[in-house]
Amino acid sequence: MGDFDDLNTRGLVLVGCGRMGGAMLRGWLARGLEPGAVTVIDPHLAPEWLDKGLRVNTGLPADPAVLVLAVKPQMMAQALGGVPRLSDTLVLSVAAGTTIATFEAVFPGAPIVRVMPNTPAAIGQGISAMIGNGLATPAHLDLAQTLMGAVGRVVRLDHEDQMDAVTGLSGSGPAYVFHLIEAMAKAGEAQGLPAALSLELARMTVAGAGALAVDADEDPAVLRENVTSPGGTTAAGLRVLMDPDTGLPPLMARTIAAATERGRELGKAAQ
Ligand SMILES: NC(=O)C1=CN([C@@H]2O[C@H](COP(=O)(O)OP(=O)(O)OC[C@H]3O[C@@H](n4cnc5c(N)ncnc54)[C@H](O)[C@@H]3O)[C@@H](O)[C@H]2O)C=CC1
Ligand SMILES: O=C(O)[C@@H]1CCC=N1
Repeated sequence: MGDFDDLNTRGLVLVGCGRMGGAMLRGWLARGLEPGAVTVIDPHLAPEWLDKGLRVNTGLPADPAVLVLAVKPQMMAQALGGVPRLSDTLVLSVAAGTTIATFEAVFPGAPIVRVMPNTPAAIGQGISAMIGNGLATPAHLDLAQTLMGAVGRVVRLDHEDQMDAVTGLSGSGPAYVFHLIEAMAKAGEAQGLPAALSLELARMTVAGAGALAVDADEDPAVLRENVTSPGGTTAAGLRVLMDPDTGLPPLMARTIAAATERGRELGKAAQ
């Protein structure tokens, strides 16, 4: 039995196939979800999805295994209005902010799992945090784990109120890392490197360091020390980057606090 057998039999419905829905769908299809088992509901579906054998903007299967909600929190109420009531379907939302209670009001009696993934899911390198409601059985959580595990690692949360901080850290985090690449490349240019070379050096440095941070037994702090020769170049750079007042730690703290707070606001607006 393959991981996706139940999904391939009963079907998966994806409401919202934009950047995040598309990233997950790309990962699922690459890992064995059959296109014919997927119903995509999205009024503005990108043309790249039209020739993949998916069921697009058509009637829902009678009893899909899972309904994945990947529309913007602000569009959620409107999107849910078009979904018929389902009997034995797991509702899985990836929306920032929107709480389990909001979905329970729309789908009374349904098992609901709230997940925060990130876009490296498209290449199987995502990380998702998830938590279910009281009606989500171990089997439902396993199904959610199968889906999200197919596109990266999965961690389970103890409390739903951890979800906004998760969103601010790992949900939004890829954007911070892409900006780090942009900033490093610009800084290299400022030191006289050609733009293309500088971008390549920045991109591969972040990719290689990220892979090493995952692969190595040591803490990131030890890996950092391994790069740092006493009196050398890295120490000079880190004196600037690690400054407790003007360096990365206070900047990253403010960044993740702002993103976390926005998640809380989105949750309140949806209630
Ligand atoms: N982009 C990211 O990195 C992440 C996004 N998320 C969450 O994923 C959700 C989607 O975000 P993105 O993919 O970035 O947005 P997006 O704007 O790229 O995609 C949303 C999709 O929903 C579609 N849509 C709009 N109204 C609809 C309706 N009534 N019915 C069906 N589809 C409808 C749009 O046409 C669009 O394709 C959000 O709730 C966001 O919080 C979660 C983790 C990471
Ligand atoms: O920016 C957002 O609201 C979504 C949630 C996490 C990443 N993107």
